Amino acid sequence: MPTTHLAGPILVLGTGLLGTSVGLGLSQRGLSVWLSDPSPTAQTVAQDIGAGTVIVPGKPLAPELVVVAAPPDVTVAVVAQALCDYPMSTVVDIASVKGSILAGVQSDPRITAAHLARYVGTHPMAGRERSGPASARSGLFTSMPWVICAHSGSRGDAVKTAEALAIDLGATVSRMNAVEHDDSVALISHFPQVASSLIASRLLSAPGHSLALAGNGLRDTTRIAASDPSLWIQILSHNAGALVPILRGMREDLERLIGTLADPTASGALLDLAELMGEGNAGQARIPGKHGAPPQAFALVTVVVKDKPGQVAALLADVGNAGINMEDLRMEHSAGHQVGLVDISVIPGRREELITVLSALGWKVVQ
Ligand SMILES: NC(=O)C1=CN([C@@H]2O[C@H](COP(=O)(O)OP(=O)(O)OC[C@H]3O[C@@H](n4cnc5c(N)ncnc54)[C@H](O)[C@@H]3O)[C@@H](O)[C@H]2O)C=CC1
Ligand SMILES: O=C(O)C(=O)Cc1ccc(O)cc1
Repeated sequence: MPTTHLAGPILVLGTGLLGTSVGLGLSQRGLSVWLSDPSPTAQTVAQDIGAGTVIVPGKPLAPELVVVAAPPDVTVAVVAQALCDYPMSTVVDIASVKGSILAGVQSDPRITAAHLARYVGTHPMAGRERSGPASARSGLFTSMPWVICAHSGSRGDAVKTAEALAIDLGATVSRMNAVEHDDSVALISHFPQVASSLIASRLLSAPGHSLALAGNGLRDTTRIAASDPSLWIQILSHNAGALVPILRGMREDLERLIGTLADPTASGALLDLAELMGEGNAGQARIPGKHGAPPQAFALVTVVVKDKPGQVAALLADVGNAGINMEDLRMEHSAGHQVGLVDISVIPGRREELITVLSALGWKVVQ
């Protein structure tokens, strides 16, 4: 059994995508996990796939840690109740917003300073655009940032327990206060979600022959538009104060762009466009690479694969056998064609070697 920083048991309240992923990850590390969800289906599915054991109502429990993984709208009530129900436990929540949750818990009439000392707000920066326990993954948090938002009244041992949860799930601990957190996620998570939804909503009236041409540019920019609306209504409304100034900035940029494109032959128009694209390049280059490493440009090797079962698996096996680490992988299918294109990202120094190996094995590498 792997060693853990938590001792357990851990009680997970809310067994959707996130709660079940937490339960799976901790159970796989040998920790004892209890589960509870107002939806009997959600908690049974979570138990059936190995995330822990559903608690028996009314049975006294003394968990080391309670993880509240409920939707943001009910998180304050669930955290406050857990602080009252489990007087020896650290209680953390994992909601995507932190300021409104902390303010809500602090102003609950049942909550004293002693209760608050055991509460730590947290936010794993990992998720999926699907909800529910069936989409859960034990490795969801591996190498992903997990923000720990201790407040001024958090007890040191409660903060340590919250950090132990993140570390045991393979995440990278990041510490900031609730305001810094909410400002950060407004920019790097909530704004991209809105932008993606706005782009995808433009497609509603697009003719089929236009959509048939869609490539990775559109897929990349609209992937998260498939996210669960009921969750995102809550996230966006809870963090509106931090999001609105960013959207106003975007509106200014859009107005400027529209003005420029309204007359692209006007003096200075092309320079304006070049500036816009240049600023985009510079902003994109600031996004850290995998595992928080500095941005790194990977080299691409594009391979043609036949559209039949087992082809991609065979290609990946050949890459693995060549001893070359694949940094990223993406596939592109063209509608109506019998082949797909697989883009394999590798460190630049191994690109030529991979092309040689794959070509020798009979793969068609696009040069
Ligand atoms: N989906 C994502 O990618 C991420 C979500 N989060 C946060 O994690 C939390 C959970 O989100 P998901 O797992 O994606 O949602 P989900 O919809 O998959 O699961 C939420 C679960 O909470 C349960 N629930 C509802 N009311 C409850 C209550 N009063 N007590 C206990 N459980 C209750 C629901 O029955 C459901 O099973 C949210 O606060 C969200 O902001 C954080 C990081 C990523
Ligand atoms: O899928 C992605 O890229 C995400 O960014 C997922 C995500 C959604 C909500 C969060 O609060 C944190 C992470």
